[in-house]
Amino acid sequence: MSLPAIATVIGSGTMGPGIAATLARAGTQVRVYDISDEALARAEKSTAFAASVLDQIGGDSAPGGSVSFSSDIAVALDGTEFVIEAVPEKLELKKSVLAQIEGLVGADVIIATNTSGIPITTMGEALGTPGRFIGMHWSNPPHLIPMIEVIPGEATDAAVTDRLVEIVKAFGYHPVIENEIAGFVENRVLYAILRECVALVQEGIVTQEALDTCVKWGIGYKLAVVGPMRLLDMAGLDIYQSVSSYLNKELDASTETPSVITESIAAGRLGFKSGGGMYDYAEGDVDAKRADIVAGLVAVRKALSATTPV
Ligand SMILES: NC(=O)C1=CN([C@@H]2O[C@H](COP(=O)(O)OP(=O)(O)OC[C@H]3O[C@@H](n4cnc5c(N)ncnc54)[C@H](O)[C@@H]3O)[C@@H](O)[C@H]2O)C=CC1
Ligand SMILES: Cc1ncc(C=O)c(C(=O)O)c1O
Repeated sequence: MSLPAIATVIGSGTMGPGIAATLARAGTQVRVYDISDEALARAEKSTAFAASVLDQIGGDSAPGGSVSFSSDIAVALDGTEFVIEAVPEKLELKKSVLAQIEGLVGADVIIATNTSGIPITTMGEALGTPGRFIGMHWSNPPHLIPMIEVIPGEATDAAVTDRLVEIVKAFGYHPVIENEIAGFVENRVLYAILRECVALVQEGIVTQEALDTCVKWGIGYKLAVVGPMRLLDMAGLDIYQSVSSYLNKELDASTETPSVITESIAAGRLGFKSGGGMYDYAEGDVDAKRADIVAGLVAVRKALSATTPV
């Protein structure tokens, strides 16, 4: 199982640095490109931080890996074997970036996208050679969550899917191959959970602190160890039938983004990145919370590696 010798990450915001650090630890020379010099400067720091977190997890660090940063896309793509696009989740932007990439790389270079759920076939329309294009959906934080959704579009060559699965396994992550569907699998499940959670808080059924306690120590902890399909076996399918027969029709089914979210965004409250969102954060609180989350994820990942994969 071999990794590409050289790979390029396009877009160095929340996701790019952790992706770069993960591939570099496995021995790949990673080039990171962004249109923003500020983003590149921040990414240098967050890539170094992600590398230090990977040291805490332990495991092998392959020789030869490195990360370099460039504001010149031609430099970042020169000689690359594998490209991961991680620019903002806007279809037209992604299409124009993909076309730009295609014009600068060799015909055999795989182009993957980290889109959270835009159909791959739709994005692939931007390319003259969509057979090389595939979804590679990392979960945040990408250097800590060892699962990647692999989503071929209608035009993706089977050999490209096989190669991506090989690459994902080569850096020690679990590849999950899926048929194409909007939102893919992980975000369909996550957004079903988030829709219900936000509705319960917005309707005043529960405070957000109580909701977070309930999910973290209840289903969150349990689902980290037992997947939903096996949880059904653990609970009993008859119980699921009884409860779902009265509960499913009560669950939130709204199709719009809830007002508590749109109003926060309008007020400039985006979460950690703006210093406030669902919660308020005083000076230093965001860094402390991030450190707490990283420590928890490192500990849980170590514990889970001693259990069966499914
Ligand atoms: N944030 C998350 O939790 C996750 C995000 N994703 C997906 O990954 C992708 C990136 O997401 P984030 O890293 O959160 O976005 P972000 O907004 O934090 O970072 C995007 C970066 O792309 C750069 N950029 C914008 N236009 C560009 C261009 N033309 N060429 C090169 N760089 C450009 C921006 O300067 C920025 O640094 C999106 O498709 C998102 O849906 C996937 C999994 C998790
Ligand atoms: C809220 C939210 N939306 C999308 C994604 C990934 O595409 C994530 C994540 O990976 O954690 C997320 O939390």
